[in-house]
Amino acid sequence: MSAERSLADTSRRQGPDGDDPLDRIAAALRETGYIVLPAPLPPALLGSLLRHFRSIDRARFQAAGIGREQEHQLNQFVRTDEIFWLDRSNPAVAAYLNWAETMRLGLNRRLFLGLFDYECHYARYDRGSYYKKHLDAFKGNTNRIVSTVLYLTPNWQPKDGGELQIYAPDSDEVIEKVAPRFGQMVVFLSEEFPHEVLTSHRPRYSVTGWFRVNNSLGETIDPAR
Ligand SMILES: O=C(O)CCC(=O)C(=O)O
Ligand SMILES: [Fe+2]
Repeated sequence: MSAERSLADTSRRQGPDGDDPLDRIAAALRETGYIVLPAPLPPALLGSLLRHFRSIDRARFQAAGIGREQEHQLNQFVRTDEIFWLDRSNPAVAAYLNWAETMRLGLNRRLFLGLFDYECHYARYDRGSYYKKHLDAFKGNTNRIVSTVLYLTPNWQPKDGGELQIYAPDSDEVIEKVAPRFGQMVVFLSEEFPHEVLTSHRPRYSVTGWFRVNNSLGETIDPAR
């Protein structure tokens, strides 16, 4: 079964009161603003993504930036991971993007978020890497609405560290510590939850992505010249 069908098929299999993953994700975003999904994707797709990740030459990863929408400002104090932006040229990534598209449509249908697209990158945290407490988006100044992180670190153990700590909105209170366990995913509202990647004691692999809205209406030429 293809990846994007797994979300759709699961929902079709279950009755109206059944456990449709998209219903669950939407309800969690509405009620608490985030959800941890232990294994939302087919194992075969996870394996293909990990193989692709590992096949990419280290030199092609770039030091990650910070600032508005993660623009170009490098600051080693804030984050030390390296990233690789993804597109459809790899079949595993294309399957993952199809799965994300099903999620985008499902969330729009349920929450009327007007999500317009999804952008994502691989991230590698080498031993000793971290990402200090931050928000992915600032209210009124962002396209990023929903953040996703899919973990691809095989055989993660608690001693490996690198957990994602999620804080309550506008707070220092830690409300969730997410293990970067292979196949686990976290989904949260980008503007609401400060979060932090604790120091990883071994190489840590992930796919980070954002569902975005299109704010460019004001500049659109309509009708076109
Ligand atoms: O990898 C994670 O757990 C979170 C990464 C993150 O916060 C980011 O890339 O903005
Ligand atoms: Fe983040």
